[in-house]
Amino acid sequence: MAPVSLDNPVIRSYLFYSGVLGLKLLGTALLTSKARYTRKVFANEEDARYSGGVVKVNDPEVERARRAHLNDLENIPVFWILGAIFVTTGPSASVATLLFRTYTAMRFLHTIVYAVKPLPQPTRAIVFTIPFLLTVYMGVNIIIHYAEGF
Ligand SMILES: N[C@@H](CCC(=O)N[C@@H](CS)C(=O)NCC(=O)O)C(=O)O
Repeated sequence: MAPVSLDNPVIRSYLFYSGVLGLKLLGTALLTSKARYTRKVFANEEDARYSGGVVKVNDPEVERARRAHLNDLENIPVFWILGAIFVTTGPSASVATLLFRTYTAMRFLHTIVYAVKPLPQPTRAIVFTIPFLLTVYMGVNIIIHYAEGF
């Protein structure tokens, strides 16, 4: 098994894509802010007063951006946790990097087809399912790898 060290390319790849996904998650939060300020609809009285808008909690565009953000929050932390354990199971650098890269690209696409340029289904379902299955793959590998020895 490759050493658990910062020189290990699998770990470097995991850390790189984890950082990208962290920034991506913050960016998705900003999509909600953008939708609020563009449409001048806010969740709180003080925000509406300060920005010259109205309180509205069911604006379709704002809610769409919020759901995209929530979906990231439901999925990306699972990648961070399972990915961190997965790298300790000794995957090959090429497989792990392909997995992390594909996961990251699909999560970007999910946000784009959900909140930036909505596309008809099953587009979003596909770009959701691929990274979902990649996290399942990591989880199953972790369980198989560590099933013995304790
Ligand atoms: N919390 C999700 C669980 C299932 C899920 O994540 N489905 C994907 C593919 S259809 C999705 O993009 N759901 C939309 C969403 O989370 O708002 C939901 O309510 O839909």
